[in-house]
Amino acid sequence: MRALRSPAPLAGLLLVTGFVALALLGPVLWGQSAARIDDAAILQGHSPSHPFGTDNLGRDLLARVLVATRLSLLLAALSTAISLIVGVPLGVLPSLLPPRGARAAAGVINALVAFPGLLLAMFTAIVAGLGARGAVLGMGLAGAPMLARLTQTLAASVANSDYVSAARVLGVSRRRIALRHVLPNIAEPLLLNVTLILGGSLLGLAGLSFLGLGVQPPDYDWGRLLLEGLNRVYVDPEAALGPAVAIGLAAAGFNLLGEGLAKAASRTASVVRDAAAGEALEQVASQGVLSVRGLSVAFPGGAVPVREVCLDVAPGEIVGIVGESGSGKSLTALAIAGLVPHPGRVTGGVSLCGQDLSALSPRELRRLRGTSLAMMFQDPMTTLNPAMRVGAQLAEVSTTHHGLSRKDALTRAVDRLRRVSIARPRERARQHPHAFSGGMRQRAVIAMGLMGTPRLVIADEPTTALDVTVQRQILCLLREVTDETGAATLFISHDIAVVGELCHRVVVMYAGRVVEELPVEDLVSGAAHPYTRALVASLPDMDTDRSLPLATIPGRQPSPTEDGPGCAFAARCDLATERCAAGRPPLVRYGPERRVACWEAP
Ligand SMILES: Nc1ncnc2c1ncn2[C@@H]1O[C@H](COP(=O)(O)OP(=O)(O)OP(=O)(O)O)[C@@H](O)[C@H]1O
Repeated sequence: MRALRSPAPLAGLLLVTGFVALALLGPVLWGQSAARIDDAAILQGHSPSHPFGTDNLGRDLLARVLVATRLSLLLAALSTAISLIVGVPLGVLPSLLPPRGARAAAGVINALVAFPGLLLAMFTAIVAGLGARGAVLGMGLAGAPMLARLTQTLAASVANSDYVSAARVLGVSRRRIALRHVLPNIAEPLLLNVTLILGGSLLGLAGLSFLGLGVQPPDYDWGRLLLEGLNRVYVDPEAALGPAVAIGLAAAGFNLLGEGLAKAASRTASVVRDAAAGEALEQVASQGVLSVRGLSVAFPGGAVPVREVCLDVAPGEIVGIVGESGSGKSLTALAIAGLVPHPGRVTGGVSLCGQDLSALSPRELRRLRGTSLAMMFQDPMTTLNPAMRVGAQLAEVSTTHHGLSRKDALTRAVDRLRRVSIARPRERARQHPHAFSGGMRQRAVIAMGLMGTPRLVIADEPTTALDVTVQRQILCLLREVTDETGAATLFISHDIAVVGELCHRVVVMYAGRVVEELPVEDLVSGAAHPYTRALVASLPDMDTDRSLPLATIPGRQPSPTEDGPGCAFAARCDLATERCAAGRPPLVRYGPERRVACWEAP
């Protein structure tokens, strides 16, 4: 795991591993010396045979510190488990309940978070009875509100996703949404944060034992040993040193490891290059602006919406990606741009302007994206920050990446707004996005891409939200920009007619895979894949008999979790044979700029 290569998390991992080993072996190796009473060695300071001295029964303190590792870690683990059992369900509630219930649940979490945790732990420990059980319960309940808050935040990010909305619309029960849709998608960051919570519990439990509210004799954990050692700290300071160092090191270990893991989890999934894709990538990287090899996107739970996608886009070329809804078009674009949301895992090779993205540092990646990539989404409102003036947003690109002063960057922003035919650009630059119409917002997004020298434009259904006339203007503008700047453009659309007009080449996706690639001139009459032909046939034209129902493709596309051995389209295909059900056809070249994945292709 890349996060563990940095020094701090690595040190944390080593410490945690060491303490876990100690917890397992400590009582076995030093259990007897820790329990051996020696009347001749009562309350001794450090000596070669007792480096941390002895206690009031002459027992070796070093051995006791080592043996106490097991109980200290075990109690911390139990209290963390209680925090999880209470905190996670509480945290999921606000994203599942109807608005009023959600507000109440969020209010409860806020109130609990505001309550001092240690006070709650002490109160519970006293009420539940002095001893390890009360302390664990107290610390567990004290940690629950923070975990509930963390879960609430993570669940909120998932609760707005399309697939949770779709499950709601389909009438899936709240419990099932929580268990099947929300929890699996937040489990990873949640569990990684648990390491941090374990460190906190360890400290808290040691604190309770130190105050006499935790573990009681004859049992002992580090906190208890610290309490006993502190009674004689002025005479034999080393008696308190052993448990203090153990508590400090173990808590630091868990915190360093937890922070490293949590940081790694919060990043958007980056491209992980696998060796085969990487080699192929190096061979072709020099040819185009964009080279994609073996790109796959997987989500926990077995969903792989994008599978082994390979494509190239040359300078000045517009390549359309078409396919039914859910075929993986948008995720392919997001993976190329490095924007796949957590917990998506991207594998394969992506090269932009000859640079292998997986080999770049996060900083280099940000710079390359900021200067070479322009991204247009379906809803321009989500690309433009509603709280910032449009001019300032455009200018930000140049102050960040081109080293321009604010004034110069703003002048460039006004110029680019003019370039995309926005009337009165100086005045418009001072406005917020809500004052722009949908078409103007998409123009402003294109202008933002033009602040640098875009080498690649990714346009994900940029005109779907616009009316037909504005749609045409934006498509013309996109073509002009590509012609002028020589940028490569990846144009994603489910509208095959628009793709046919705008693009030079078409890539057809089905169930996460590229099934055909062909020049746009061949799309209508020269497609080789039955799916492409069915897509084209479902497009009405001037000769279509309006009195008849429009042609549709019967059946449904397999979901991202389904991946049988054969062709994914076989069940819907008129030409399918036994061979199609038995084996998946490879994507093979069958002419210049043409590839197809079909056993029955002519
Ligand atoms: N964050 C996610 N977690 C899990 N699955 C996801 C996530 N985002 C998308 N998917 C799934 O991946 C599949 C492909 O989605 P994608 O958005 O790429 O399809 P698309 O071809 O662009 O469809 P559309 O034309 O409707 O936008 C879908 O089944 C979708 O539910």
